[in-house]
Amino acid sequence: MDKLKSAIKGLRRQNVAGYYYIPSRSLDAVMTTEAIRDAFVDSTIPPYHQEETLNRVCKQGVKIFATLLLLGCPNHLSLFIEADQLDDAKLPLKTEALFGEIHLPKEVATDFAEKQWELIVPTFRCGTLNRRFGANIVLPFTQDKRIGKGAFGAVHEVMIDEDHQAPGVLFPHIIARKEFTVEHDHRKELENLSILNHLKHPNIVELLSSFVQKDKYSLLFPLAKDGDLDAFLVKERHHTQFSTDQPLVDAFAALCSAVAHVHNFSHSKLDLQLIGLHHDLRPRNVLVSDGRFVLADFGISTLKPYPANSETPFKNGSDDYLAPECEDWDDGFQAGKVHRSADVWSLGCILAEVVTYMAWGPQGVVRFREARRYKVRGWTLRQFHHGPRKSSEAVNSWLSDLEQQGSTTITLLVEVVRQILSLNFLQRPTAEEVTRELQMIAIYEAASNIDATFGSIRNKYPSLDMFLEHLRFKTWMLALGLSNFRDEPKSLRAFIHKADLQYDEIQETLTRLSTSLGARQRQEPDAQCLDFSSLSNLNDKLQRVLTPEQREKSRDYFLINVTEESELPCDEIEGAVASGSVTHEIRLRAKLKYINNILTDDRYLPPDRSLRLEPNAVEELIPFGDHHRGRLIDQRGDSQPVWVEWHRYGKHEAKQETMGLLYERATRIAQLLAADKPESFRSLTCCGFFLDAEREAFGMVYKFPDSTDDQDLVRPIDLRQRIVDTLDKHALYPDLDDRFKLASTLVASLFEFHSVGWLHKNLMSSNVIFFPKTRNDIDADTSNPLYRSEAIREPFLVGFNHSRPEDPFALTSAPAQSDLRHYHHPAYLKENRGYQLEYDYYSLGIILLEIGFWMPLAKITEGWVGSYEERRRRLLERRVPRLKQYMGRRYSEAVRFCLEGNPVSDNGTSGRGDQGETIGRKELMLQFAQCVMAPLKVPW
Ligand SMILES: Nc1ncnc2c1ncn2[C@@H]1O[C@H](COP(=O)(O)OP(=O)(O)OP(=O)(O)O)[C@@H](O)[C@H]1O
Repeated sequence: MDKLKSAIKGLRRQNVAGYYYIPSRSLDAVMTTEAIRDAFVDSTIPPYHQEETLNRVCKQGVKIFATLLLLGCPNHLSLFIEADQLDDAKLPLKTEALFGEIHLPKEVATDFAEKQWELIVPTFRCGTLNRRFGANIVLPFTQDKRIGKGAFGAVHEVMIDEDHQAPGVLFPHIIARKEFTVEHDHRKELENLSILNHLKHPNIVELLSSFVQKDKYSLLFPLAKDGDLDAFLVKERHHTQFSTDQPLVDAFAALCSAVAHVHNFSHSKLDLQLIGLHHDLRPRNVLVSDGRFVLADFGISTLKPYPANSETPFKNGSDDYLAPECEDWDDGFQAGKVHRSADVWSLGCILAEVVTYMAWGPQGVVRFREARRYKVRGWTLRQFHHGPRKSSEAVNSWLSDLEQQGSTTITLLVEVVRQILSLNFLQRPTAEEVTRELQMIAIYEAASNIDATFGSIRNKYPSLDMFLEHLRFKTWMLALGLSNFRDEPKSLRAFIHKADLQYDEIQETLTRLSTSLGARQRQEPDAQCLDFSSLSNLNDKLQRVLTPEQREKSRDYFLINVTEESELPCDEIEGAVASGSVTHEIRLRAKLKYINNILTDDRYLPPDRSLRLEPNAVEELIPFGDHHRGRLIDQRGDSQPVWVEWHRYGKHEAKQETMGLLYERATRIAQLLAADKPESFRSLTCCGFFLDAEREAFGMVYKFPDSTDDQDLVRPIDLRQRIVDTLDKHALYPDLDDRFKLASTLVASLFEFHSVGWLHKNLMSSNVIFFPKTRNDIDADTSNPLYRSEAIREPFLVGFNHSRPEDPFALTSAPAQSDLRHYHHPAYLKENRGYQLEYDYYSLGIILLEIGFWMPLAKITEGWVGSYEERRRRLLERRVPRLKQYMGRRYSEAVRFCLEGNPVSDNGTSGRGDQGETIGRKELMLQFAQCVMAPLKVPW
């Protein structure tokens, strides 16, 4: 018995006010069933009652028994049992009851009544229901120090005894206790917080508990470790958790989101919609904790039922952050009516100070506050306006200085501040709009930093994997509109406004990406080849937040750029395929670009001799426009249908050496044409070439598509023919869906070729061919096959011209007929400069016109005379607008894009910038993707 008594005695502690108490968890640890059973051994409880008594004590009488033990009279336990009062829940018991009902001796009853307080110390659990504690209740606070003082009372940092905790309850040990002396103030803030607690918003201070003791009214909150924003703004930045801009902007955006939630409180479970106003936004009421800004002090906030007007009479005293409409300076500081926009004004002021801090640190904030000093009617004020009708020149010029400071992020933030600080409250953005703006800026800041880190790692350790992951990240930035966010924030804004829920996901992924890259940056060179899967997974995650259109855009941009590192040897690309970081499709493109570069640079490419065919390898040559079809006979005598294109070399000396050079050139072209290509390239695969000395040409031999190996189906047809033959037969026009599909396939195909550095140089409708796929494709009623067929959905581009200007060994496949010159851009025909993207776009535009009107070009321009340039202008002025009636506006605009380009120099630049300025090749391709490819890319 004595052993247990002294063990309990050893648990006694004094709280901060000097009162003794026994922490509940420590008591539970000592008062085990075994310890109590042992204690019963030398008690007066008869052995046959001990087990039953033990059960009763353990269940509901531990505190009563512990009190009796401390008083040295444990045998009185039987009196509690007899009186049916062995129940800790009934504590505290009055002396009269202990003496009168339980029949404790008078002295013991008095001692019990005093001692019991040590054991009935309240535990805290989270909840907003207020508790009233009696004056004798001992609170388990081991420390209570004042850390702040406000208009309504003081705030204390309080430590709760860690050993005094209800089982299974998590309640912080260190908390902030806001103490009110006026009951009404306590009740008002408790009421507001009880509602707001339902939001569980990480940036709205959480009310942990509320209690009253004597005349002190307390609210308990999690302690903000880093104090409030006012204190934060005087700290040197490197001493804070916000040493870089991105987390600071992010934290401020989250704070704005908290304000927005207060402004539009909505809770479906409570079936409650309220309009809230904080009324007292200033740095002192924003807490800083764990890298977050937390909105606090809802003492004078109002929450009104929706759809009430938020208009409320202004009710606070003077403060720097008050909106101009709060008080009329010219009318004796008469209180005005305020709306939610008054909170937004205050947010703007705080943001201006935070941006100042970002740019110039705590000294900047002090200077800013000084610069705002202004005397009015004997008062010195530092507000951000000079009354309801006058803005502050000091603030305006301060903001301009901040903008001059340079960083894009700061300029963007100042723009937001300017929008907010509008004297007319109706013109201010809502808290939600401000949140979105800041979220965009936070994403911009994070993404720009990541982009720069990628760049610096790649500079130090160039690798294909790193290049690809960097490129994927850039494509994501571009698709979201982050790349030109500063000049053109519209697309990102639209996205962010829609993607409310995704912001957190994006930021989290960016943070992980940044951490992952940071770790990589610190690694030794040998470790750079580490697994790329984490980078790749994070990039995948980012791609997933894009809308389908953005994903398309991102893919287009990727294709334009993926072959940028064309100097990487093929084996490295193969290696990357094996490691899974490059898809088969990308490898094909990279390889094509690689070969193409070699071809154009005249560098050595090991010749693939297997591509040289015997001159008599192809039989039964049947003309097909400029080309032929025929049959390729293999060594076993088997034959397959083939397509033959002629690359003329013109008159050369019949010298061995010259022929050798021509052969080499032909081999290279054949190698390029023989390389595997993704399906979307829509080109035939070359299987070799042969010399036809009579024609002074090499015949490039292409396999027919796999699906057309049926002997009777080998007759293809070209688009021009297809149009001409059905010109007056409306019933034989292809379905409109199929024409759209044809157009979009051609556009995508050209884009693919350009992305690997190829130019077609010879686009015209006679170089677009179709193959019948099934027997049904051949209409029995007409001699023309394919007319009822859907084969036009699957066109192939033929007739590529690989010649190079002024090359003595060039092999030309340019069209001979003069009417075909109309497919070429007038500038090309006039100046005969190096071929470039715009020229291919122009030719494509003509084909799209033909498809749209279902007329050959000659018919579309029938009777026209004049220069090529005049014809082009007329097409743009007269035909392109008419196209809308046939194919719709989007199609017509796509054609306009193709026809209106004007190349400005030989190196592929074009004057397509906003103000007609020059843009580079990649930018041009991107514009093509957006203006031509995307509008036609519909699942026709
Ligand atoms: N949870 C907390 N953690 C740390 N410090 C706090 C916390 N809550 C308040 N403080 C500090 O106490 C100060 C006063 O708190 P609060 O603003 O809630 O009181 P108030 O009496 O309503 O003041 P006022 O209305 O004058 O702003 C704050 O500025 C802050 O420095």
